[in-house]
Amino acid sequence: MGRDIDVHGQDFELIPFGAGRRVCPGMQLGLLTVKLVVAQFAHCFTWELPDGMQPEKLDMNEEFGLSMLRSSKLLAIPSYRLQMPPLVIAVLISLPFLMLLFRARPKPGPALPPGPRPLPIIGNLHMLGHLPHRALAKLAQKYGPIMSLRLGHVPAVVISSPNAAEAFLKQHDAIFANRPVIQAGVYLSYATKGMAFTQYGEYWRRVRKMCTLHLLTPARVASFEGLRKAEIEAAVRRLVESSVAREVVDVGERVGELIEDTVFKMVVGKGKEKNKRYDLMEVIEEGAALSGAFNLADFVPYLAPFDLQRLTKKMRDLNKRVDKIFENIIDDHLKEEDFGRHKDLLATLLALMKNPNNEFFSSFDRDNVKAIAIDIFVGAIDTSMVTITWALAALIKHPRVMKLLQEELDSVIGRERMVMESDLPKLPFLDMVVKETFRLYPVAPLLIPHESMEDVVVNGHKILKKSRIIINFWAIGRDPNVWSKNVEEFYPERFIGKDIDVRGRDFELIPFGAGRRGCPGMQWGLLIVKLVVAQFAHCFTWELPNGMQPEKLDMVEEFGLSMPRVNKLLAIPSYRLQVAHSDIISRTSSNRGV
Ligand code: HEM
Repeated sequence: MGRDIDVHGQDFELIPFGAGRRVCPGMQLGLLTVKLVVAQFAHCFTWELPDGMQPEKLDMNEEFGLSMLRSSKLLAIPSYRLQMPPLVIAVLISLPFLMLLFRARPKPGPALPPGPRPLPIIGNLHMLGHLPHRALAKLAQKYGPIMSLRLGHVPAVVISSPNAAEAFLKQHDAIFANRPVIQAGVYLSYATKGMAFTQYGEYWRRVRKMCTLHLLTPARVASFEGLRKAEIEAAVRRLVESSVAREVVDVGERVGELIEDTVFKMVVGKGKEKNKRYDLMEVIEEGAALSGAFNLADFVPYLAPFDLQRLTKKMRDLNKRVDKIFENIIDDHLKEEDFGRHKDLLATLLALMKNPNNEFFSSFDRDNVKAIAIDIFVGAIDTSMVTITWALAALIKHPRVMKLLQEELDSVIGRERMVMESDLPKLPFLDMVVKETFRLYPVAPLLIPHESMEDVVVNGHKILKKSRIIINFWAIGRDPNVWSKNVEEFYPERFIGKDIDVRGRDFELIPFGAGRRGCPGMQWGLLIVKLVVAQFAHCFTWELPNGMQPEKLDMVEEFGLSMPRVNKLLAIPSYRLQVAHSDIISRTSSNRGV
C-alpha cells in the first residue's frame, strides 16, 4: 500500500501492457474488462475448491504459448453471497437486452450517418488505436465524410471533408457550438469557468467577449512586441553560442524555452526564472497531459465513480497544486504597490475582479481569473511550440524548401539584421511554409470536440442531441481529393495563386477551427509561429547530427491534447547572418528585461 506503481507503462517494474510507442493500444479496454469481471465474480460469489481441497494446495503452474495460460483447469463451486435475490440480478442484467428487443420501431425519417457497428459497453472505442486521427481517417474512407460512431455510451459523429465541416461549423454553427462536459474541464478548469471546456451559453459568451475585447486584441498582442523581440534575441544568442561550439541542440526544447518565457511574461509579467517558487510550467504540462489522456469516465459515465484509471484522483491532486501556485501569483500581484501599472494579462483579469461594476460579469472571483489564465497558458504554449518544431523539422528535412525560404528572407531583409515583426507581411513564401505545416502537422488534429445542442438533420443525416462532434482536420489535410496526388509531400508551392486562408473561412484548412468556437488566440499564435520560424531559418543553417541525411529525418507523431513529434528534433545550428556574433550577443544583453 502507498507505493504509486502504475501498469500503464510508466513504471518499469510493472509493464504487463508493454511501454513506449508500441504499448498495447487495448490497455484501457483490457484493464476495464479484467477489473469489472474480477470485481463482479468476487462480489457475487464465494468460491470453494472441489473435493474439500485446501486453498493452499491449488496449483499455479503455467504453460507457455501465445499467452501464458494455467496448465490445469480452475475448478470451483460458487455460492451466491449477495442479499439481492438471484432472480432480480438476472432480470437487471437482461433488462437492456429486453429493452432492445421490445423498443418501439423508429419512425421513418432521416437515418443516422453510416458507421461501423458498435460493441456493447465500449461501442467503437477499440477502433481508435493510439493515433485516433489516422484510425478515423481510414474508417471515413469506408463510411464517408459524415460518420457515426459510439464512443462508450456517447454517440459521436466524425467529420472528414471540407463540405461537411462547413455544414457543421458554419451553416449549423449555433447548434454545434457546445462542448461536452469532460472530467478535465470539471477538475482542471474550476468547474469549466475558463473558456475552452465551457458549455455554450451566457457565461462562455461573456468570457469570450472579454477576451476578444481586452486580452487578445491585435493591439494588445502587438503591445508585447518589445518583449518578444528581447526573448527571441536571447534564444538566438544561446543558439549562436551553440553554433560556435558546433553543439547538437534539441530544437524543440529551445523553442519550448523561448515560447514558455514569452507567454509567462505576457500573462503574469515575470519570466519563469523569477517564478521558481511558483513552478507553474511543470503543473501546466501535467495538466495538458491529463487533459489529453484517454479518460474512460468521459465515455462510460457510470464508471466515473470507480475512477478505474485513477485519473480523477490525479486531476484533483493537480488542481490543488495549481491552485496554490496561482494563489501565490495573484497575492503577489495584488500586493505590489504599482499594481495599476502592470501591463500583463493577469493584471487585466484582476482589475476586472476588483471592479464590481465591470461591463462583463456581476460576479467574477479568483476561480474565474485562475481558470481563464490557465486556458491562456495551455492554449498559447503547447500549440505554438509544437507547430514551430514541426515547421523547422519539415524545413530541415526538405533543404530545397529551406533554401527558397532563406532566399526570400535574404532578399527582403538582407543578412545584416534580424527579422522584425513588421517584415512578416512581406514574406509570402514564409506564409506558405506555415500553411503547409498546419496542413500536414496540425497541432489539434481533431480540433476540440464540439457537442450538438439539439436533434438536427445535416446533409440528409440525423444528428442526435448531445452527440460528440469530432472534426478530423488531419484527414481533410491529407485528402488527395481536396489537395492533389502529392498530398503527403511537404510542398508549400501548392498555395501559389490560391487564396486559401487559415482563419476559418476556407474549410480545407482550419488549423484554428472555425465559427463561434474557433481559436480566439489565432492572431497571437500565427504571429509567434511565423516570427520564430523566420528567425531560426534566417539566422542559421541546420545540419542533422552524425551525418544523417535530411530525408532520413522521421516525422512520427504522437496523439494527446496536442500532436507533437515522438522523437526529439536534434540539429546543429550554423550562424549565417553578417552581423558579428558579438554584436548579437551584446545587443541581446542590453535588451534583456524588456
Ligand atoms: C499555433 C497556434 C494555435 C493553434 C494551432 C490553435 C488551435 C486551436 C484550435 C484547433 C481550437 C479549437 C477550435 C474548435 O474547437 O473549433 C482552439 C481553441 C482555443 N484556443 Fe487556440 N490555437 C493556437 C494558439 C492559441 C493561443 C496563442 C491562445 C491564447 C490565448 C489560444 C487559446 C485558445 C482558447 C481559449 C480556445 C478555446 C475557444 C473556445 O472554446 O471558445 N490558442 N485553438
